[in-house]
Amino acid sequence: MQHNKEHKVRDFIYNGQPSRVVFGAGSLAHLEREIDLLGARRALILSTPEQSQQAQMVADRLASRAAGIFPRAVMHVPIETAREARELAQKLGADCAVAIGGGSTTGLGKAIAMESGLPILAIPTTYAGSEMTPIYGITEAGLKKTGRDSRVLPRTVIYDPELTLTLPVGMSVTSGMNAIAHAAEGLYAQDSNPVMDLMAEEGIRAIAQALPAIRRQSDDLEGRTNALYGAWLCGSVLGNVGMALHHKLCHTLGGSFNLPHAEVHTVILPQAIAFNADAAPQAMARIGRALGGQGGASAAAGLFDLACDNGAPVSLRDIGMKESELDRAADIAVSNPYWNPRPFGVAQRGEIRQLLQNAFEGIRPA
Ligand SMILES: NC(=O)C1=CN([C@@H]2O[C@H](COP(=O)(O)OP(=O)(O)OC[C@H]3O[C@@H](n4cnc5c(N)ncnc54)[C@H](O)[C@@H]3O)[C@@H](O)[C@H]2O)C=CC1
Ligand SMILES: O=C(O)/C=C\C(=O)CC(=O)O
Repeated sequence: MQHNKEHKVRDFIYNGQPSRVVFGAGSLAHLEREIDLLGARRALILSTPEQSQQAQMVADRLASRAAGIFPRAVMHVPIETAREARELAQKLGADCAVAIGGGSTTGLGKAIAMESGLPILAIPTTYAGSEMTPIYGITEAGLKKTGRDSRVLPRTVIYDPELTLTLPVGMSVTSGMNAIAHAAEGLYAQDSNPVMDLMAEEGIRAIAQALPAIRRQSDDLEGRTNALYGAWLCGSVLGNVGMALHHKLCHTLGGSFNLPHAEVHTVILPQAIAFNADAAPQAMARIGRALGGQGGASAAAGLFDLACDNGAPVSLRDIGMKESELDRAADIAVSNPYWNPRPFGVAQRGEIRQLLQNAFEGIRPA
């Protein structure tokens, strides 16, 4: 990193998050040791239906210490699913939960931990980053509520890139963009700090370098390792500092229009970063540097190119949004504004509507 005489350290508050990370190809081999270190004896294993084989593999590894498997995690943690899993944990006398999968499975583990205090050991297999955050989300009567609670932060995270080799390339790219979004917004967070800035820049760099390698060869272990390393860094940023317009828009589009999570992040990120560019020049410089700053492209254009060049969707039209719904999306997005480097609210509704139009059409930011 280059230092110059004008570099000033600003005031900051940094809260370390108490979780243990075990990283490396083959690190699933340490699972039993890690369960022991949690002081646990009976684990309930969680997964989606699509990953039930991986859940079974974990159960086989734990043998008598596997209390059972709950293979019914789904996106956005419906309250009914959370209740079912909590009841099963209680019935089986589980004293920890092992969540193997992406953000949906980790989210289910968090919903169990919220009520029971059960420690969660997360084994992430996407790049969403939920395993590093105290953020929970739960959906009741069609409404998703999110919040922060230190009880839901997984106590141990095993990052084993070998478990990500099966993540389809398309999902890998959009999930990687989801991770980058955490880091990009973390760089202009109101409560940012120098540690998170370093992690954010390095996280974007690691994922931006990994995605083309994964696209070329989906079982490229080095690419997979870099991507998972980036996911850890970016997820840590999400867990430590506040997010802004981009995450707000994605929450609106995912929650009210049922658009797929990682794809929405992929499409909106370049447009939200373009919207905030003039208000956050230092963050833009760091994002641009992490992306390699090729051809003098702006941070926003660089993010657009990263997605587009790796075959990901760049327009809302392509991921199921109807143009007739853009007005309502803009209304919802400005109805309850929160902090953003470029302030927005009802008065900026026209600009947010234009951002959504650009996203709908997949226009490359200047
Ligand atoms: N609380 C938090 O801090 C965060 C929460 N989330 C939440 O997580 C959810 C999205 O999580 P994602 O990880 O994007 O998707 P996901 O967990 O829903 O996974 C998508 C699909 O990919 C499959 N999959 C995952 N890993 C695989 C692998 N290695 N091989 C083959 N298939 C695999 C899953 O079984 C599932 O069918 C959303 O509900 C989002 O709101 C996302 C980021 C942070
Ligand atoms: O909505 C949630 O479950 C909580 C946070 C996120 O999903 C973060 C994100 O938008 O990736």
